[in-house]
Amino acid sequence: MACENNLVVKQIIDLYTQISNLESLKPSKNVDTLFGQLVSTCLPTDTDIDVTKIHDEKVKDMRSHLIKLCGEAEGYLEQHFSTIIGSFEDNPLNHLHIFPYYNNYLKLSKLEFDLLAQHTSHVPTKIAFIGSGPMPLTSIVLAKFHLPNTTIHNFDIDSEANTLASNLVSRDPDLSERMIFHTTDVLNAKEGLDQYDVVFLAALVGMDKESKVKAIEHLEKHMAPGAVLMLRSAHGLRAFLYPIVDSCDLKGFEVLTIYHPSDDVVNSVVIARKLGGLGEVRSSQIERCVVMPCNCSKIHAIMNSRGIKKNMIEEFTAIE
Ligand SMILES: C[S@@+](CC[C@H](N)C(=O)[O-])C[C@H]1O[C@@H](n2cnc3c(N)ncnc32)[C@H](O)[C@@H]1O
Repeated sequence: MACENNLVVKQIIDLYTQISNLESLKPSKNVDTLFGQLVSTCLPTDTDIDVTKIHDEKVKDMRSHLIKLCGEAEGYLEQHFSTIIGSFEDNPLNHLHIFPYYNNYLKLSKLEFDLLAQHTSHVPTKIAFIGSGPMPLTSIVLAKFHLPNTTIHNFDIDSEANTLASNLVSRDPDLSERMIFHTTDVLNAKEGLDQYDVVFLAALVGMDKESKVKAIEHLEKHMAPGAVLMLRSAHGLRAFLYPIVDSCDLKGFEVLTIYHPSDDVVNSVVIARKLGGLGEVRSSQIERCVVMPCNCSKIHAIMNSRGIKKNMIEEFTAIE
């Protein structure tokens, strides 16, 4: 059956119509309810919906506009809660649980850390997070729970986002030292990008294929050979919420894994390594032949034991 006749897609189109008619996308009971319904409609992974196979131009246009509306609403949500959490007298980092999607970030960052641990042979000393936002939860969770000795440089095009974000960590004795903020468009960040072992690219940086590829090409030009690029993508119905990153978008990189969660972690995770770092590429080839003692291999085991479709984890052989 054509995708556009699919009942779930019809529900998404109906929600899109209501969302696109909203006066404002700032948090309110109505906005929260509609986006909550949209996310739960797009969460199921037991569908064979492939948005790349949608031919109906109206549905394709709807999807690209919906992704932008979701990105705008996500920015307002982060701004709203960063302002509230940042207003606490004590350490705002004691109140992160107030953010409605905090648990999702705990799971997503753990997944990204496990995938990173599987594909790198040393703990990164410096990480760049591009598109960190007013609530830089990925950087905070990684720094607090997984990478206690790593410095994280957060880049955002919006100075207001960085003001709110740096206020969140300013009263934390540890993270105030290890979280640095830069206000710039990723496309203007040139010098210094080669000093990071790992670069994260937020899902909302590059909301359509063209701008996503432009950001990736820019990073490929300025990252160090052998450095790791972590991206967020989407799969199935979730591709109505976020742009998809395909392996063919990653010219100049060796795609190591594309991981599609089947729980309430919405984003898929793509991990790639910039070509040219011969030492790392060889070791990653060796690593891939050995099941690494990390949670990620447990994820593999759990998913295989539950008979979950193997294509949830796409391993790639190193490009010769
Ligand atoms: C809302 S945040 C989401 C990331 C989330 N806070 C996290 O921790 O994973 C995405 C941010 O990307 C920023 N952004 C969008 N396009 C960008 C660009 N071209 N360069 C730098 N930042 C960008 C937006 O200003 C926004 O604050």
